[in-house]
Amino acid sequence: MAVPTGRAVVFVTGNAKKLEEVVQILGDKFPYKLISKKIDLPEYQGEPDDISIHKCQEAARQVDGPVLVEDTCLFFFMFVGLCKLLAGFEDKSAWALCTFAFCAGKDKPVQLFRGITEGRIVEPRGPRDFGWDPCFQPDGYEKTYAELPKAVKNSISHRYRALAALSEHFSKLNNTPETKHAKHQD
Ligand SMILES: O=c1[nH]c(=O)c2ncn([C@@H]3O[C@H](COP(=O)(O)OP(=O)(O)OP(=O)(O)O)[C@@H](O)[C@H]3O)c2[nH]1
Ligand SMILES: [Mg+2]
Repeated sequence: MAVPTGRAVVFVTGNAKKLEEVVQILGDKFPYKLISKKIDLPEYQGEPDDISIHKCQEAARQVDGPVLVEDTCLFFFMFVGLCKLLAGFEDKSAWALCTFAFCAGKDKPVQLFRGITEGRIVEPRGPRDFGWDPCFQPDGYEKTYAELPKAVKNSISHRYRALAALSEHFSKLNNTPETKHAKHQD
């Protein structure tokens, strides 16, 4: 599903920190102009894919054009029993799932792009300005998301991985013979 050449995609979010990271991660890798719009979309309940699809359809309805939304969930593996947790077993495996949803316009289908980063839940360390970042320590690192330099978080995060899938998809579309042909006609 291509976005017509030269058109903009509206990233709808009410979360300034998300937007900051998306802009840093994407840089000029995304082949379409990304415009942000602050709309507090309803917090849908359910499975992550369903939440993202609903959110994206509502955004497309409100914006009435191509939109991108993102939904992030933090999951815990509760392998250890409650007693053990209480006894001080602090290691808690977890993973962060980020889903970007794209919709070309009202009543059009929604496409999903997912990214997962595994880690564990730790006592909060580092700046407290973004949700659970101080409590999430990605596997292979001794620092939490909050303690890591932004450039490092943005090269391993759930959001980075989902955006890599999204960028790859749109770059491929942008390089199909049809799209190239369309561009020459611009
Ligand atoms: O420490 C964090 N590191 C992250 O990388 C991250 N990404 C999201 N969140 C938090 O997860 C909750 C549900 O997220 P969410 O997807 O519904 O977002 P939101 O409601 O804030 O914005 P949006 O839905 O308007 O885009 C919100 O409390 C977000 O602050 C994060 N916390
Ligand atoms: Mg939300």
